[in-house]
Parts: sequence; structure tokens; C-alpha cells
Amino acid sequence: MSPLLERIRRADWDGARESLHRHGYALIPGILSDGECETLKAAYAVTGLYRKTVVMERYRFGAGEYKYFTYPLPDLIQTARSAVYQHLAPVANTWFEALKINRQVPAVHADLLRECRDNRQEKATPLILRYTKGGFNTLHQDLYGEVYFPLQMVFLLSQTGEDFTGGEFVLTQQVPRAQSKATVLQPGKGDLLIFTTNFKPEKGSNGYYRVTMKHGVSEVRSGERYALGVIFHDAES
Ligand SMILES: O=C(O)CCC(=O)C(=O)O
Ligand SMILES: [Fe+2]
Repeated sequence: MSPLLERIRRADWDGARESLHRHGYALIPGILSDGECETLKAAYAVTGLYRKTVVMERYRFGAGEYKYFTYPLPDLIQTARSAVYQHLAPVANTWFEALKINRQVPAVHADLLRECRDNRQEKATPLILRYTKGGFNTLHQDLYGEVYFPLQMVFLLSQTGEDFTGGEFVLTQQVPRAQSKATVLQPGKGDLLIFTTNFKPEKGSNGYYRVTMKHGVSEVRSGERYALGVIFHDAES
């Protein structure tokens, strides 16, 4: 088993699922090694790995740049995407049931990708993001078609306080008929943050209700911040 798979296997998945149910996110420290983070950052400049580059200012998505990987994905990303998925599929299915949504996701990631392909969502969605001083990412949801998985993950590739300051990860929860709640997280280099893509169930007095979630990144005050975002569904374009 590769060291990365071994680190994923050993993570506290019960604790992570509990945190996802309660808070809509889970932070798992130390999943990527320092060397793996450095390799991914070095890959930012390698042409041929990407299908699309997005300059965020152009779309008013924020300030910074990101690149979508193309298939076949680098081994490390492919491995992490399919290995983590199997720990999260039960959470997604519990959420669909709680909200009485008539849908279940498959237990294995390859089967989710088949559902995507059947819906013409064939483009890879993992992406690498780079922000420099003044960079930020406005609150959004990463949906790319009708077929979606309600959780996604991001690996921080830079060290807060050393490589950059500011640039906190922000999650908001919009409760019906109330104002939004924000959660601010500052994962370390190599940490894995799993979070809600679009909505999660919240327990109320008569069963569950839906809270809408969005995520973004606060302004980078100094330095350079890289992150690897892994979305489990694929995109139409
Ligand atoms: O830069 C980040 O930490 C988050 C990027 C993002 O929006 C994502 O991974 O979907
Ligand atoms: Fe995102």
C-alpha cells in the first residue's frame, strides 16, 4: 500500500463523519507529506497537466488563479480522490435520507463518475489554486451539472504563518429565515479539510431541515498560498 493510502486508511473516519454531521466539515491533519505538497506545487508550472486555467479576477470570483487538471489525473490525486470517497459516501446517503431526497450515491467512486458521464459530465474537476498577496476566493458552491456529490475536500499545500498570512478558509451556513453563520478554519500544510459543497441536514424540532453552505478564502495578507481542491463529481465543461 502506498504511504498516502496508508495515511488515509489510518485517519479517524468515525470522528470525521461525526464532525461532518455536526458541523459540515472535518479537518484531518497530516494526510499529505511535505514532499507531496512540494511536488504538487512544482506541478503548477508544468504544462500538459491541465485542461483549463481560470484567472479569478476575470469572472469576479476573487483574486488569484486556478487550473483544472485533465484526465488522466496525477496518481496522487487519483488515489486520494477514490480512497477518501468511500469514507464519505455513507455521509452523503445519510443526508439524502434525512432530507427525504430520493437519491443514493454509489459506494465506489468509479460508479459516481459513470453517473456523471451518463449525464455528459466528463471533464475532470480537481484543481490547484494559487493566491498571492491580496488574493481571495469569493463564497461559492462547486456544482458542475445535475449529478453532484454533496461533500468535497481541499489539501493545503502551503504553511500558514510561514509561507503566507491571512488566507483563512471560510464556510458559511445559511439557515432558512435567519442570518448566516461563518466558520473560519486555518488548516496546516498537508492537512485535509472535508466540507459540504451545497447543503446539509440540520436537526430541528420536527425532523431535519436543509441548511445551505458556501465556502471561500479570506484575503491573503502576505506570501503565497497554494491549495489542491478535489471535487468528487465531474463537470460538463
Ligand atoms: O483555496 C482554498 O482553500 C479553497 C479553494 C476552493 O474553493 C475549493 O477547493 O473548492
Ligand atoms: Fe471551491
